[in-house]
Amino acid sequence: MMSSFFAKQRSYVVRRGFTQVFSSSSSLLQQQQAAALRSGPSSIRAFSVLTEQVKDTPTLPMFTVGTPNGFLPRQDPLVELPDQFQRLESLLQRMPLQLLDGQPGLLASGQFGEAVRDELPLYDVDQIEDQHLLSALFRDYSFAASAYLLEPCDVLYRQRKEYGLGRKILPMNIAVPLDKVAKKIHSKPFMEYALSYALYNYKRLNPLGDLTYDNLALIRSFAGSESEKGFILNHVTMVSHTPKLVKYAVGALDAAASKDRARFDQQLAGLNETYETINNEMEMMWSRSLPGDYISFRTFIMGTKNQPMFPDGVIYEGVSDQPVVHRGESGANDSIVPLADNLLQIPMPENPLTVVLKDFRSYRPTNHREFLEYVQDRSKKVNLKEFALQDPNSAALYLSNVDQVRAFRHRHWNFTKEYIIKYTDHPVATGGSPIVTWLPNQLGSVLELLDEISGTIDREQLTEGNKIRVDEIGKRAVAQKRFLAREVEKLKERFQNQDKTE
Ligand code: HEM
Repeated sequence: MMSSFFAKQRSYVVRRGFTQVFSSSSSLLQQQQAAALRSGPSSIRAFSVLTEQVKDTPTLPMFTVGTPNGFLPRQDPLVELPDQFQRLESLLQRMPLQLLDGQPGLLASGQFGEAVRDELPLYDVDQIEDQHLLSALFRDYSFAASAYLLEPCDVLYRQRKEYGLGRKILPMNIAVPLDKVAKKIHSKPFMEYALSYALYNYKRLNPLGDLTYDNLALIRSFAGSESEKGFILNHVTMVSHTPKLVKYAVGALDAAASKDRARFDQQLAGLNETYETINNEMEMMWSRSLPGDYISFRTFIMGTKNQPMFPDGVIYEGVSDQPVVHRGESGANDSIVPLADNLLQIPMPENPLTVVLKDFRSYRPTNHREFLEYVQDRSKKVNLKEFALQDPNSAALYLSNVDQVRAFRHRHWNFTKEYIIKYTDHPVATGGSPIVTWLPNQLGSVLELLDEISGTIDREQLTEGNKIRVDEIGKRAVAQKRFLAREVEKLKERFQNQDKTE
């Protein structure tokens, strides 16, 4: 285990442009060796964060956490495949239900599967090592795989509002290269939120312009509608603010480690402001992607795990005779909220729904996962929560950050009711989680924590502004907790079997 960890890290971790976020005077590699060799709760693995944009390093994974890029790729995605993959490029351009010129595409008439069988060669990807191209190939083969497997479900859903069954066999001209490319980028061979659908699927209209909504377009799509574009790109614009999240999270850990109260408060204030900006951006979803349209494009982002359309899983022809299952694309694989959960040490109940939350966390770029694990371990080591709660004004800032997580999860639960539950009785979401109990599991825990902590902060020592803030947060949490519990009980009457998580 140790040797594979080093093999993975050695190729890119010690180089210009990285800052190690582990306080010690020894070299980074020595620290990693020491950390891997030590055991027990006091040893944590070192982690390096990119501190400048790195473009000329073809072997460095596209998703490498950094202060220039946050959780976005370190370089904008490759938009078009090179000529050697021209047939795949052509299929994907002709695939969407509605093409750029308004004409119906292959999926509209249910002809994508046939076109894949007739036109797509079994491309050789063995020699490709360039991460920019590998990531684009992963995105494109995973789009082709999901379109192929779910095409019959989409056709049926448009006719009868039922999904029926998906295709059971992924043909080798998709399965083999998808599996190989996935291995090369250390991913599962299925559509994923960061690596394909959302965070590796945008292009800047003006290459020199910012990552603002008006300057962005999609590279690949299933539906080709404005609402699909708005849904995907709203994730991108939110994640475009994550460079600051990374900076403040690392800053808060360092300040807690050195017990520097003033610096710690500054970092928590910066973190809070950034989460607020992200939440404001999230609010734009309502106008960029209309609630009534979501069901029309989400069929293609469903997974094969815990989904009635794939009762026996899927066989990847030419890869293995054994069927496999994967969770579908989901914002649950985004790193904004898990970062807060881990940094602020937000407790989750021990139950099967929390097991699903942890499973979701394995569906993400390796470097994101390692960063989140690092934050979790280091936060525990420096007792970040305890340090925050030792001082009433730091505690108020801590509480404000947890309240931003509440705002996110509360709005998000509203999205789920307005975009999904209003329109369908399908019992599970795209990622395979139970539709009416899973999100409230996490939202409920956050409300519980707010209620608990707001009650323990000594009001006498708070600044006037913090006093108002703490009171407001505490009262709102109590009211929302009561309302949520009633709401979920009612919804469970309509959605049976919500306790089934696998
Ligand atoms: C119309 C908009 C949205 C809808 C209908 C929606 C729906 C859902 C659903 C149903 C889940 C449950 C997991 C599953 O897929 O099985 C989920 C999870 C999640 N989504 Fe979204 N989502 C939306 C937008 C977003 C956005 C913009 C983000 C931002 C990055 C996001 C981040 C998340 C996160 C972090 C989770 C895990 C929740 C948690 O940890 O409590 N979602 N989403």
